[in-house]
Amino acid sequence: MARITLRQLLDHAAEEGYGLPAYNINNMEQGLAIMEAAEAVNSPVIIQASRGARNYANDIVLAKLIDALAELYPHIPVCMHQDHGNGPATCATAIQYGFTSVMMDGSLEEDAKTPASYEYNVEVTRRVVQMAHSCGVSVEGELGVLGSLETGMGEAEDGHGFEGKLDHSALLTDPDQAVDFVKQTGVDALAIAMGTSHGAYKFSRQPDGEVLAMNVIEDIHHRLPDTHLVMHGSSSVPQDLQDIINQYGGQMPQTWGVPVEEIQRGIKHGVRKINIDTDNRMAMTGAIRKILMEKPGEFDPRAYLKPAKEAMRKLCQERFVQFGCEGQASKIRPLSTAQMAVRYASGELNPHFGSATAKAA
Ligand SMILES: O=C(CO)COP(=O)(O)O
Ligand SMILES: O=C[C@H](O)COP(=O)(O)O
Ligand SMILES: [Zn+2]
Ligand SMILES: [Zn+2]
Repeated sequence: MARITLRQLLDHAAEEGYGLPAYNINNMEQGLAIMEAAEAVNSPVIIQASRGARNYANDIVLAKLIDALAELYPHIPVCMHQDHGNGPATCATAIQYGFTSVMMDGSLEEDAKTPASYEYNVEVTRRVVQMAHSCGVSVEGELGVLGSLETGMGEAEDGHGFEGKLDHSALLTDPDQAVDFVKQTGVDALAIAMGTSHGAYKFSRQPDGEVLAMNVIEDIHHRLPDTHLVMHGSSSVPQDLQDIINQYGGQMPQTWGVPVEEIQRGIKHGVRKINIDTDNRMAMTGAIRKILMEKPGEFDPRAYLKPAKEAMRKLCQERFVQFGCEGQASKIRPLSTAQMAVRYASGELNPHFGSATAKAA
């Protein structure tokens, strides 16, 4: 079975110059959709589960589901990642259930609401890195708080995100601090804040550099050329999916997401992991609404879950191709977490700091 760590996968993506979508999972249909899409284009996979997903599906069900998916598609490397871990315990239990990667999101305190101090973030992330790396498991950290540069607001809608209003300095990752953070924590990947937020309501107009600060990515990449960058809140919220939902009885106000071209620009500047959940939620919901409106007598869940899965497969496959993942799966020979633990212990995976960093520091 081809489990892979995030680190090995993102190192490969950096070598080959592509980015990987990380899709959230809560149930079987989503898991099958992701794997069918990956199989169709020979792409490696990052599947991630939030704390909400682990509660919803139950850890045991989720762990066995991932085993089943990996067994069904033995030649597709699958990274199983904890999305937005809120503390060491969440990350440790994810590892117990076979996750090969964890996110320690220390940008917020353990309540997943209160913006944390820099010192807290460094300390808690460093602890998780020590624990996870000794198991051969990768760690993503986050510096800067996700939220809208238009309104200063976070996203309370999915239970993870600050409440209230923050100013720009908290909502944009400071490139100098990013260098220090990677040095002090040893994270494998760094999620940064530059104007994206979770959910469908990211921008009230087509975003430009004022509200989607891609220049921050370029600055950070310049200083940390070897660090894998992660874009959260990176659904594109496609117009056709908004239209389908609204055409079949939904009520989603007009909204804009992160344009795929901006993500492609990010991939040229060190972005290796792109988190996408909302687009898949919308694809499934649009398909389900359509069936239920068109066939009001239908009561077999398979009648709407099958088209929902198909709509998600189509979206996942599109993003794999757009981010350059096509054909990459068969180039990778996954190392076990035991092998990765040896590599971490040897120091060969410690962050490197190039000459650009030395100059900046
Ligand atoms: O960042 C995400 C999960 O961590 C998902 O972002 P979206 O809500 O834009 O899909
Ligand atoms: O982090 C945001 C993802 O979209 C997961 O959302 P969730 O916490 O509702 O599962
Ligand atoms: Zn966060
Ligand atoms: Zn996120």
